[in-house]
Formats: sequence, structure tokens, C-alpha cells
Amino acid sequence: MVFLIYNPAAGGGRAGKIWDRVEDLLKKHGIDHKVAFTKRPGHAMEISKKAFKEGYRRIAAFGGDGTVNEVVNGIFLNGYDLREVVFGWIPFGSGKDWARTIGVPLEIEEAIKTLKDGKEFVQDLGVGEYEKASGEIEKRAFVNVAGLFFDGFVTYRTNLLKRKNRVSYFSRIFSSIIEYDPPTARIQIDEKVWEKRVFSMNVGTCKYNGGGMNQLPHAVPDDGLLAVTVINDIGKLRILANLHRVFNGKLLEHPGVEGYQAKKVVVEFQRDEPVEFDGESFWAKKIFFSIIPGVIRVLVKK
Ligand SMILES: Nc1ncnc2c1ncn2[C@@H]1O[C@H](COP(=O)(O)OP(=O)(O)OP(=O)(O)O)[C@@H](O)[C@H]1O
Repeated sequence: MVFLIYNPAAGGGRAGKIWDRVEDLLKKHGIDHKVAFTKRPGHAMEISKKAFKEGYRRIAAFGGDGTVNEVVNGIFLNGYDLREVVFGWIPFGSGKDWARTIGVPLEIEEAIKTLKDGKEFVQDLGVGEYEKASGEIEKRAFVNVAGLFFDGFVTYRTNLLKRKNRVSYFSRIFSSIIEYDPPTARIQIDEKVWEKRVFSMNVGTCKYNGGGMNQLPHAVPDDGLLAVTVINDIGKLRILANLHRVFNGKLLEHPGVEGYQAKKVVVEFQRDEPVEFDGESFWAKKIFFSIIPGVIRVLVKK
């Protein structure tokens, strides 16, 4: 039995309108399921926790990267053993970025088929423990990519939009590049430490975010290491002139961009700044990133 957590708000609310079709496809492919619909942000976390407590060990998400993030965190943050769960995912929404690295089909029916006859892929989990300017400390995991500096800023601004799509995302990118004033931060990557102005930074287990942007071309989801990309403050014109590099996989070839693979990353700002984990935004002043190897079991295309 698959426990399906369905976000009707994904894809700007389009998900809610296609449930009947999804249910028909689940029946057509003989997938025995129980469904729960999310009612608000954060609800998928509560539902996955409850599903685990009730004994479900095949838990699937319908929605974007944000929904998957909540489903996994509902298990992880409540201290349950992630390795007991096999996750499934029917990607739907503006991003679907985790799917691009691990090989979950982007098409609904193909993704539904993986719930029955997909193969299991086991990958690492990224974890960020973060401190706010108020001193509060929280923790959240990410299955795909975390973004800081410009990436955190533009995702925060895009998440404020009611209807998200690629056009709104890219128009936000251009206007945000003009407006963004990169802060100085203290950055530690394993034993290396700098204090500098950075334009954008990503930390992740997989490669893509922002709807198909290859920000971490060197990421390997199951190597036990966090991939890190640091885009230095090289000036807005150079940033604009090199935007194509996030689509052609050549981001790290620019001399102003650094790529690392690390076990520990710490970023400390001078005040709370917007950051994003799998497209979900929050504010933090200091973040400690770490990685838990081989704990996410997910069904992908055979
Ligand atoms: N019933 C609901 N009403 C409003 N928001 C919801 C509801 N259920 C979940 N959410 C929120 O919807 C947000 C968006 O979900 P998700 O990221 O899965 O889709 P998306 O934004 O369309 O796709 P992507 O993240 O791939 O760009 C999440 O932040 C989640 O907390």
C-alpha cells in the first residue's frame, strides 16, 4: 500500500484540478493507495509523520520539490529512521528539480508507473542546522539543493508570487540581479575559511534547482559529500553575460566560480538572510551544513 501525500496547491493550484485523472492512472496501473491532501504549508510534514506512525513504509508525494522536502522532513525531524521508508514521487509543479538528477520521470503517468515497477535508488541527505538573529536554532533537511545569497533572495521573492511559473521565475531573476546587494559573510568549507562578499552559493546532493538550472554540475547524490558552488561577487554585467552557464553545465569553468565537495559547510551572515532548501524559503543568520550518507530510498525509472 502506497500512502500518497497530494499537494493540491502545487503548480500554482493546477494539481488540485487533476486529482481525478491521477486517481484513474493509479487505478489503471494497479497501485493500491491511500491519499491525504495537504491543506496548508507545512501540512505534508504532519501527514508523513502520522503515516509513518501508522505503519506506512511506502510514502509518495505528489507536488513539487517543496512537497517532497516536507514529506521527508516529517520523517527525519521527528527522529524516525528514514531507511525504513521507500519514497515515491510524482513530480508536479514549477521546479521538479530533484527528479532531473535521480531519474524520476517528469511525466505524470511515467512517474506513477515507478511506484509499482521503479527501481530503488539510495542517496544522501543534506542537513542544515540554522541559527536566527534571535538566537533560535532550528534544523531542516534537503534532498536536492540549498541556496544562499542571491539564490536565497530570488527564491524568497518568487515564493511570494501567487502564480509561479518559469516566466515569472526568470523575470524575477533579471530584476533581482539588478537589485541584489550581496552581503559579506564568513564561509567555511571543510577546513578552508574566508570572509568575503559572495554573489550566490549552493550546497546540495543533486545538481539542479530553479527549474532546470545546473548549479551543482559536480554533485553526486550518493558519494557522501556535499557539492558546493560559490559564485563570487564578479559584478552584475559579468553575472548576466554568464547566465547561460547554468544551463550548459559549464558554470564551474568560469574563473569567478568555485566548486567544492565537502563534508562540512558553515555560512555566517551579519544578520538574517533569506535561504532556501529544495525551494522552501526561510531566514537564517548562521547555517551548519552536514550530510547523512545513504539514507534516502527513492523509486526511480528502471
Ligand atoms: N493546501 C495548500 N495550500 C497552500 N499551500 C500549500 C498547500 N499544501 C502545501 N502547500 C505549500 O505549497 C508550496 C509549493 O509546493 P511545491 O514546491 O511542491 O510546488 P511548486 O512550487 O509548484 O513546485 P516547485 O517547488 O517544484 O517549484 C509548499 O511550500 C507547500 O508548503
